[in-house]
Amino acid sequence: MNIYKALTIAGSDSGGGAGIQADLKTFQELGVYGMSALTAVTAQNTLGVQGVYPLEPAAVAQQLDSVGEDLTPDAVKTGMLFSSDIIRTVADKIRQYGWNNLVIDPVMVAKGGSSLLLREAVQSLIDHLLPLALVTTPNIPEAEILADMSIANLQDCEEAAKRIRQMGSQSVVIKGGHGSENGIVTDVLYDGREFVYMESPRIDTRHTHGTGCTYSAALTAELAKGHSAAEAVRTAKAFIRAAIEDGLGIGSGHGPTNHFAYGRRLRAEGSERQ
Ligand SMILES: Nc1ncnc2c1ncn2[C@@H]1O[C@H](COP(=O)(O)OP(=O)(O)O)[C@@H](O)[C@H]1O
Ligand SMILES: Cc1ncc(COP(=O)(O)OP(=O)(O)O)c(N)n1
Repeated sequence: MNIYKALTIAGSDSGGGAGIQADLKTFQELGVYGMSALTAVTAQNTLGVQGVYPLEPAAVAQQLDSVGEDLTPDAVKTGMLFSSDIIRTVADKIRQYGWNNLVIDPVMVAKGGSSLLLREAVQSLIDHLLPLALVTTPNIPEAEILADMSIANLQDCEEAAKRIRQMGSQSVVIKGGHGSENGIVTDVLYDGREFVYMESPRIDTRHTHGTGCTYSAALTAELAKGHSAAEAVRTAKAFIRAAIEDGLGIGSGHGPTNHFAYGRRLRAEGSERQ
Protein backbone atom coordinates (compact mmCIF):
# COMPACT_ATOMS: atom_id res chain seq x y z
CA MET A 1 0.00 0.00 0.00
CA ASN A 2 1.31 3.44 -0.90
CA ILE A 3 1.36 5.74 2.15
CA TYR A 4 0.93 9.38 1.17
CA LYS A 5 2.53 11.83 3.61
CA ALA A 6 1.89 15.54 4.21
CA LEU A 7 3.66 18.02 6.47
CA THR A 8 2.10 21.10 8.05
CA ILE A 9 4.31 23.95 9.28
CA ALA A 10 1.97 25.99 11.46
CA GLY A 11 0.86 27.12 14.90
CA SER A 12 -0.99 25.09 17.53
CA ASP A 13 -4.61 25.97 18.37
CA SER A 14 -5.39 24.57 21.82
CA GLY A 15 -9.11 24.61 20.91
CA GLY A 16 -8.46 22.19 18.05
CA GLY A 17 -10.42 23.99 15.32
CA ALA A 18 -7.61 25.68 13.39
CA GLY A 19 -3.82 25.46 13.05
CA ILE A 20 -1.87 22.22 13.31
CA GLN A 21 -4.81 20.39 14.88
CA ALA A 22 -7.19 21.17 11.99
CA ASP A 23 -4.49 20.25 9.48
CA LEU A 24 -3.70 16.86 11.01
CA LYS A 25 -7.39 15.95 11.40
CA THR A 26 -7.99 16.86 7.77
CA PHE A 27 -4.98 14.90 6.50
CA GLN A 28 -6.18 11.87 8.45
CA GLU A 29 -9.75 12.12 7.15
CA LEU A 30 -8.44 12.24 3.59
CA GLY A 31 -6.27 9.17 4.11
CA VAL A 32 -2.93 10.96 4.28
CA TYR A 33 -0.28 10.44 7.00
CA GLY A 34 0.21 13.78 8.78
CA MET A 35 3.41 15.30 10.13
CA SER A 36 3.90 18.68 11.82
CA ALA A 37 6.46 21.34 12.60
CA LEU A 38 5.19 23.85 15.16
CA THR A 39 5.96 27.54 14.70
CA ALA A 40 4.05 28.86 17.70
CA VAL A 41 1.78 27.79 20.51
CA THR A 42 -1.47 29.70 20.88
CA ALA A 43 -3.83 29.58 23.83
CA GLN A 44 -7.08 29.72 21.91
CA ASN A 45 -10.72 28.63 22.04
CA THR A 46 -13.98 29.45 20.26
CA LEU A 47 -14.06 32.86 22.00
CA GLY A 48 -10.70 34.06 20.67
CA VAL A 49 -6.95 33.96 21.10
CA GLN A 50 -5.79 34.39 24.69
CA GLY A 51 -2.02 34.02 24.12
CA VAL A 52 0.60 33.68 21.39
CA TYR A 53 4.01 32.10 22.08
CA PRO A 54 6.27 31.88 19.01
CA LEU A 55 9.02 29.25 18.99
CA GLU A 56 12.69 30.01 18.43
CA PRO A 57 13.54 29.76 14.69
CA ALA A 58 16.16 27.12 15.64
CA ALA A 59 13.39 24.93 17.10
CA VAL A 60 11.41 25.26 13.87
CA ALA A 61 14.51 24.43 11.79
CA GLN A 62 15.28 21.36 13.87
CA GLN A 63 11.74 19.96 13.46
CA LEU A 64 12.01 20.48 9.69
CA ASP A 65 15.37 18.70 9.63
CA SER A 66 13.93 15.79 11.61
CA VAL A 67 11.17 15.37 9.04
CA GLY A 68 13.30 16.23 6.00
CA GLU A 69 16.15 13.83 6.81
CA ASP A 70 13.87 10.85 7.28
CA LEU A 71 10.26 11.08 6.15
CA THR A 72 10.03 12.74 2.68
CA PRO A 73 6.62 14.48 2.61
CA ASP A 74 4.65 14.25 -0.66
CA ALA A 75 3.21 17.72 -0.03
CA VAL A 76 3.81 20.51 2.48
CA LYS A 77 1.69 23.41 3.71
CA THR A 78 2.43 26.46 5.80
CA GLY A 79 -0.02 28.23 8.10
CA MET A 80 0.70 30.64 10.97
CA LEU A 81 4.37 31.66 10.74
CA PHE A 82 4.27 34.79 12.95
CA SER A 83 7.65 36.47 12.30
CA SER A 84 10.17 37.29 9.57
CA ASP A 85 12.78 35.13 11.28
CA ILE A 86 10.52 32.07 11.22
CA ILE A 87 9.53 32.75 7.59
CA ARG A 88 13.17 32.94 6.48
CA THR A 89 14.00 29.75 8.37
CA VAL A 90 11.05 27.90 6.84
CA ALA A 91 11.85 29.16 3.32
CA ASP A 92 15.49 28.04 3.66
CA LYS A 93 14.45 24.54 4.75
CA ILE A 94 11.80 24.22 2.02
CA ARG A 95 14.48 25.04 -0.56
CA GLN A 96 17.04 22.75 1.09
CA TYR A 97 14.70 19.74 0.98
CA GLY A 98 13.19 20.58 -2.42
CA TRP A 99 9.59 20.61 -1.16
CA ASN A 100 7.97 21.82 -4.38
CA ASN A 101 4.47 20.49 -3.76
CA LEU A 102 3.91 23.46 -1.49
CA VAL A 103 0.73 25.21 -0.33
CA ILE A 104 1.14 28.59 1.35
CA ASP A 105 -1.85 29.64 3.47
CA PRO A 106 -0.78 33.21 4.28
CA VAL A 107 -2.42 33.31 7.72
CA MET A 108 -2.43 36.84 9.12
CA VAL A 109 -5.30 37.45 11.53
CA ALA A 110 -7.63 35.09 13.44
CA LYS A 111 -11.39 35.64 13.05
CA GLY A 112 -11.57 37.34 16.46
CA GLY A 113 -9.00 39.94 15.28
CA SER A 114 -5.82 38.64 16.94
CA SER A 115 -2.67 38.98 14.89
CA LEU A 116 -0.99 35.71 13.89
CA LEU A 117 1.61 37.39 11.64
CA LEU A 118 3.59 40.48 12.60
CA ARG A 119 2.87 43.33 10.20
CA GLU A 120 6.57 43.67 9.33
CA ALA A 121 6.67 39.98 8.32
CA VAL A 122 4.29 40.43 5.35
CA GLN A 123 7.15 41.52 3.08
CA SER A 124 9.21 38.48 4.09
CA LEU A 125 6.29 36.25 3.16
CA ILE A 126 6.16 37.90 -0.27
CA ASP A 127 9.92 37.88 -0.82
CA HIS A 128 10.87 34.46 0.57
CA LEU A 129 7.86 32.13 0.51
CA LEU A 130 5.47 33.05 -2.30
CA PRO A 131 8.12 32.35 -4.99
CA LEU A 132 8.31 28.75 -3.69
CA ALA A 133 4.57 28.07 -3.71
CA LEU A 134 2.64 25.73 -5.96
CA VAL A 135 -0.62 27.20 -4.62
CA THR A 136 -1.19 30.23 -2.36
CA THR A 137 -4.58 30.43 -0.62
CA PRO A 138 -5.31 33.92 0.79
CA ASN A 139 -8.74 34.88 2.09
CA ILE A 140 -10.03 38.24 0.86
CA PRO A 141 -8.44 40.44 3.59
CA GLU A 142 -5.10 38.63 3.12
CA ALA A 143 -5.32 39.02 -0.67
CA GLU A 144 -5.97 42.75 -0.20
CA ILE A 145 -2.78 43.09 1.85
CA LEU A 146 -0.62 40.96 -0.45
CA ALA A 147 -1.90 42.58 -3.66
CA ASP A 148 -2.07 46.06 -2.11
CA MET A 149 -5.60 46.78 -3.33
CA SER A 150 -9.15 46.59 -2.05
CA ILE A 151 -11.45 43.79 -3.19
CA ALA A 152 -15.15 44.47 -3.63
CA ASN A 153 -16.18 41.99 -6.32
CA LEU A 154 -15.02 39.05 -8.44
CA GLN A 155 -13.23 41.28 -10.96
CA ASP A 156 -11.12 42.63 -8.09
CA CYS A 157 -10.43 39.02 -7.02
CA GLU A 158 -9.13 38.27 -10.50
CA GLU A 159 -6.83 41.32 -10.45
CA ALA A 160 -5.53 40.44 -6.97
CA ALA A 161 -4.93 36.82 -8.04
CA LYS A 162 -2.91 38.06 -11.02
CA ARG A 163 -0.80 40.32 -8.79
CA ILE A 164 -0.14 37.56 -6.24
CA ARG A 165 0.76 35.12 -9.00
CA GLN A 166 3.31 37.64 -10.27
CA MET A 167 5.03 37.34 -6.87
CA GLY A 168 5.99 33.78 -7.90
CA SER A 169 3.22 31.44 -6.74
CA GLN A 170 2.31 29.10 -9.62
CA SER A 171 -1.40 29.17 -8.78
CA VAL A 172 -3.50 31.32 -6.47
CA VAL A 173 -6.87 30.61 -4.87
CA ILE A 174 -8.64 33.60 -3.37
CA LYS A 175 -11.06 32.09 -0.87
CA GLY A 176 -14.45 33.77 -0.81
CA GLY A 177 -15.60 33.22 2.76
CA HIS A 178 -15.33 36.93 3.61
CA GLY A 179 -17.47 38.04 0.66
CA SER A 180 -20.69 36.88 -0.91
CA GLU A 181 -22.86 37.85 -3.86
CA ASN A 182 -26.51 36.71 -3.88
CA GLY A 183 -25.84 34.19 -1.11
CA ILE A 184 -23.06 32.49 -3.08
CA VAL A 185 -19.49 32.09 -1.79
CA THR A 186 -17.01 31.98 -4.67
CA ASP A 187 -13.38 30.85 -4.50
CA VAL A 188 -11.33 32.00 -7.49
CA LEU A 189 -8.45 29.85 -8.80
CA TYR A 190 -5.94 31.39 -11.19
CA ASP A 191 -3.11 29.34 -12.73
CA GLY A 192 -1.78 31.96 -15.13
CA ARG A 193 -3.99 30.77 -18.01
CA GLU A 194 -7.58 30.82 -16.81
CA PHE A 195 -9.79 31.72 -13.89
CA VAL A 196 -11.86 28.92 -12.39
CA TYR A 197 -14.76 29.92 -10.14
CA MET A 198 -15.79 27.47 -7.43
CA GLU A 199 -19.18 28.40 -6.06
CA SER A 200 -21.25 27.14 -3.16
CA PRO A 201 -24.23 28.50 -1.23
CA ARG A 202 -23.24 30.67 1.76
CA ILE A 203 -23.99 28.65 4.89
CA ASP A 204 -25.48 30.87 7.56
CA THR A 205 -23.51 29.91 10.67
CA ARG A 206 -21.11 31.42 13.20
CA HIS A 207 -19.24 28.11 13.45
CA THR A 208 -16.52 28.84 10.92
CA HIS A 209 -13.42 28.77 13.11
CA GLY A 210 -10.57 27.20 11.15
CA THR A 211 -12.20 27.17 7.71
CA GLY A 212 -9.06 28.47 5.97
CA CYS A 213 -6.71 26.01 7.69
CA THR A 214 -9.03 23.09 7.00
CA TYR A 215 -9.44 24.10 3.34
CA SER A 216 -5.70 24.46 2.70
CA ALA A 217 -4.99 21.18 4.54
CA ALA A 218 -7.50 19.34 2.34
CA LEU A 219 -5.85 20.87 -0.73
CA THR A 220 -2.42 19.75 0.55
CA ALA A 221 -3.65 16.20 1.25
CA GLU A 222 -5.02 15.89 -2.29
CA LEU A 223 -1.76 17.20 -3.77
CA ALA A 224 0.11 14.63 -1.66
CA LYS A 225 -1.94 11.89 -3.36
CA GLY A 226 -0.76 13.15 -6.74
CA HIS A 227 -3.83 15.10 -7.83
CA SER A 228 -3.45 18.29 -9.86
CA ALA A 229 -4.07 21.67 -8.25
CA ALA A 230 -7.33 22.01 -10.22
CA GLU A 231 -8.58 18.63 -8.93
CA ALA A 232 -7.33 19.27 -5.39
CA VAL A 233 -9.16 22.59 -4.98
CA ARG A 234 -12.45 20.90 -5.94
CA THR A 235 -12.07 18.25 -3.25
CA ALA A 236 -10.96 20.91 -0.75
CA LYS A 237 -14.10 22.92 -1.48
CA ALA A 238 -16.31 19.83 -1.03
CA PHE A 239 -14.48 18.96 2.21
CA ILE A 240 -14.91 22.42 3.75
CA ARG A 241 -18.52 22.70 2.58
CA ALA A 242 -19.43 19.46 4.37
CA ALA A 243 -17.40 20.51 7.43
CA ILE A 244 -19.28 23.83 7.72
CA GLU A 245 -22.71 22.37 6.91
CA ASP A 246 -22.42 19.70 9.64
CA GLY A 247 -20.91 22.09 12.24
CA LEU A 248 -20.33 20.56 15.67
CA GLY A 249 -21.85 23.44 17.65
CA ILE A 250 -19.30 23.17 20.45
CA GLY A 251 -17.94 26.09 22.50
CA SER A 252 -19.82 29.32 23.13
CA GLY A 253 -18.19 31.44 20.41
CA HIS A 254 -17.15 30.73 16.83
CA GLY A 255 -17.12 26.93 16.92
CA PRO A 256 -14.92 24.65 14.83
CA THR A 257 -15.99 22.98 11.61
CA ASN A 258 -16.71 19.26 11.50
CA HIS A 259 -13.65 17.45 10.20
CA PHE A 260 -15.53 14.12 10.25
CA ALA A 261 -18.31 15.29 7.92
CA TYR A 262 -16.83 14.73 4.45
CA GLY A 263 -15.61 11.19 5.20
CA ARG A 264 -18.87 10.23 6.94
CA ARG A 265 -20.87 11.37 3.93
CA LEU A 266 -18.65 9.42 1.52
CA ARG A 267 -18.99 6.29 3.65
CA ALA A 268 -22.77 6.75 3.91
CA GLU A 269 -23.05 7.16 0.12
CA GLY A 270 -20.92 4.03 -0.35
CA SER A 271 -23.05 1.88 1.96
CA GLU A 272 -26.30 3.14 0.32
CA ARG A 273 -25.00 1.99 -3.06
CA GLN A 274 -24.24 -1.55 -1.78
N1 LIG B 1 -20.26 30.70 5.40
C1 LIG B 1 -19.68 29.94 4.46
N2 LIG B 1 -20.44 29.20 3.63
C2 LIG B 1 -19.87 28.41 2.68
N3 LIG B 1 -18.54 28.33 2.49
C3 LIG B 1 -17.73 29.06 3.28
C4 LIG B 1 -18.25 29.90 4.30
N4 LIG B 1 -17.22 30.50 4.94
C5 LIG B 1 -16.09 30.04 4.35
N5 LIG B 1 -16.40 29.18 3.34
C6 LIG B 1 -15.43 28.44 2.51
O1 LIG B 1 -14.39 28.04 3.38
C7 LIG B 1 -13.11 28.15 2.76
C8 LIG B 1 -12.23 29.09 3.57
O2 LIG B 1 -12.61 30.40 3.28
P1 LIG B 1 -12.41 31.67 4.22
O3 LIG B 1 -13.38 31.60 5.35
O4 LIG B 1 -12.50 32.86 3.33
O5 LIG B 1 -10.94 31.47 4.78
P2 LIG B 1 -10.27 31.95 6.16
O6 LIG B 1 -10.72 31.00 7.23
O7 LIG B 1 -8.83 31.86 5.84
O8 LIG B 1 -10.75 33.34 6.43
C9 LIG B 1 -13.41 28.61 1.32
O9 LIG B 1 -13.47 27.48 0.47
C10 LIG B 1 -14.76 29.29 1.44
O10 LIG B 1 -15.47 29.25 0.22
C1 LIG C 1 -2.79 28.54 15.29
C2 LIG C 1 -3.73 29.14 14.32
N1 LIG C 1 -3.43 29.13 13.01
C3 LIG C 1 -4.27 29.69 12.11
C4 LIG C 1 -5.45 30.28 12.53
C5 LIG C 1 -6.35 30.94 11.54
O1 LIG C 1 -7.19 29.99 11.07
P1 LIG C 1 -8.31 30.20 9.97
O2 LIG C 1 -8.52 28.92 9.31
O3 LIG C 1 -8.00 31.38 9.14
O4 LIG C 1 -9.56 30.45 10.87
P2 LIG C 1 -9.98 31.61 11.84
O5 LIG C 1 -9.10 31.67 13.02
O6 LIG C 1 -9.89 32.83 11.01
O7 LIG C 1 -11.35 31.20 12.23
C6 LIG C 1 -5.74 30.26 13.89
N2 LIG C 1 -6.88 30.80 14.37
N3 LIG C 1 -4.86 29.70 14.77
